[in-house]
Amino acid sequence: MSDDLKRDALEYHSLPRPGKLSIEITTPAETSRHLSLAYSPGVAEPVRAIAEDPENAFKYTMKGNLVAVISNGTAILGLGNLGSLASKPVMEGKALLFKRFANVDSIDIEIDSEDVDDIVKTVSLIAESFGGINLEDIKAPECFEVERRLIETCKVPIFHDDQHGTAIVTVAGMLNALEVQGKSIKDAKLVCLGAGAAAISCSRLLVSAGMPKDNILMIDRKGVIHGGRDDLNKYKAEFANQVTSARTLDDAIDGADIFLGLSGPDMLSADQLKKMAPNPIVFACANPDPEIRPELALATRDDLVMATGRSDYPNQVNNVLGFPFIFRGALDVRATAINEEMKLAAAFAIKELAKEEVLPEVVAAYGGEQWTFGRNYIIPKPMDARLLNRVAGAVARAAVETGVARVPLPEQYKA
Ligand SMILES: NC(=O)C1=CN([C@@H]2O[C@H](COP(=O)(O)OP(=O)(O)OC[C@H]3O[C@@H](n4cnc5c(N)ncnc54)[C@H](OP(=O)(O)O)[C@@H]3O)[C@@H](O)[C@H]2O)C=CC1
Ligand SMILES: CC(=O)C(=O)O
Ligand SMILES: [Mg+2]
Repeated sequence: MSDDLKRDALEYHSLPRPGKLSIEITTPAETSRHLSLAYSPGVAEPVRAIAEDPENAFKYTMKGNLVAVISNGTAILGLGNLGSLASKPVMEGKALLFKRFANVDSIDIEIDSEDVDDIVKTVSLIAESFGGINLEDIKAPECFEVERRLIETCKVPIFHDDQHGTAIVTVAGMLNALEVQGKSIKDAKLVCLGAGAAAISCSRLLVSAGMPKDNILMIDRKGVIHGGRDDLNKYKAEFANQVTSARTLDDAIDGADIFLGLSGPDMLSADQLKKMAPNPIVFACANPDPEIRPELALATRDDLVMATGRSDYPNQVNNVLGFPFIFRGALDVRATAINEEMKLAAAFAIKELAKEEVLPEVVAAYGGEQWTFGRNYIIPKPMDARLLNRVAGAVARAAVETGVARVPLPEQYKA
């Protein structure tokens, strides 16, 4: 990051007041009459109504449009474990994106503990106050256990964004990248650098979308995850490749069609990129610094599709394209869960939108550059206002079809 961008980022976060959002009042609160409705004595009426029937919380409180963004700061972007308080700018950022793109109200909650029991207890005790829970930047393998136990305990959707938001957007972009490069998901060989929350979940959803598991080589800090290793947790073991003789990234990348980076900065060298198959796909998704800089990758080869997690390069493969709209759809049908069908529906809705003409306001928001579906445009931009209805609608319809919706499909999604 340039010094200018660093300075501007700090200024952006400090002005006009510290942080990126605030809470606003939606009802009149100017007179004693208003106060006697908003607070004592009037507030007693919705209290009694909710005590009688918890569903009334959707009618009389902000619960139905409110998501908690919860982190413990153990995997803040690709910066690592920097503690719960340091994760707050990212969590406020997620809240900004929820509001900006899908008018979902959200509040960040940072839990100062790395203990799974602590996190599960804290979240399960507050979950009923929200329409949904977005877990964020909690490292693997703890994140899997936290999410599983919360899904079992809580009645509202629990969604670990680094797993599922990332997977949904990655699958959307990957299917399009494969099409652009003339490759098939059934044959393409994938190297996944990273074996944490995002990597495991992306690989699982790619398998659901048709990629044979044997075509995936997953790599952690100790090298390729293969059947001979006895140091694997059960999540990594799911991707232990039984046939490969590759042991390092250098071995694995030889002839690979796809590099999917969900690890950390500058881990893929130009020499390694040169060893990939013709027309390769490179998703260097670590934030803020990708596994290979696009300038270096594009200077090394001219036949690749290059994507990063960042807003300042073409092809932003980032969960921002997913979580605001996925929660919008789930909240609008009061879904009790965000299931596999809803995730795949979201992925296909995002994928399809990239085939349509880019709206003039999106072109303007990105400095006037024109795009059409192809190497530099495999996935829509977050500013594309059509994402809201398309993705939220796909998610809401899938929720209704799979029986996890608690209210009928809203009119706007019946198209
Ligand atoms: N673009 C997007 O939308 C998203 C991007 N990401 C990015 O993905 C990355 C991982 O995030 P997340 O899964 O949440 O974090 P986790 O902490 O759960 O996982 C990190 C993984 O990266 C691996 N890793 C770290 N350094 C190396 C290395 N030198 N060589 C090989 N593997 C390495 C770790 O290996 P080990 O298991 O051995 O410790 C671990 O498996 C971050 O950079 C994050 O910004 C995440 C979510 C969304
Ligand atoms: C984008 C995101 O969630 C991450 O990098 O962790
Ligand atoms: Mg994250």
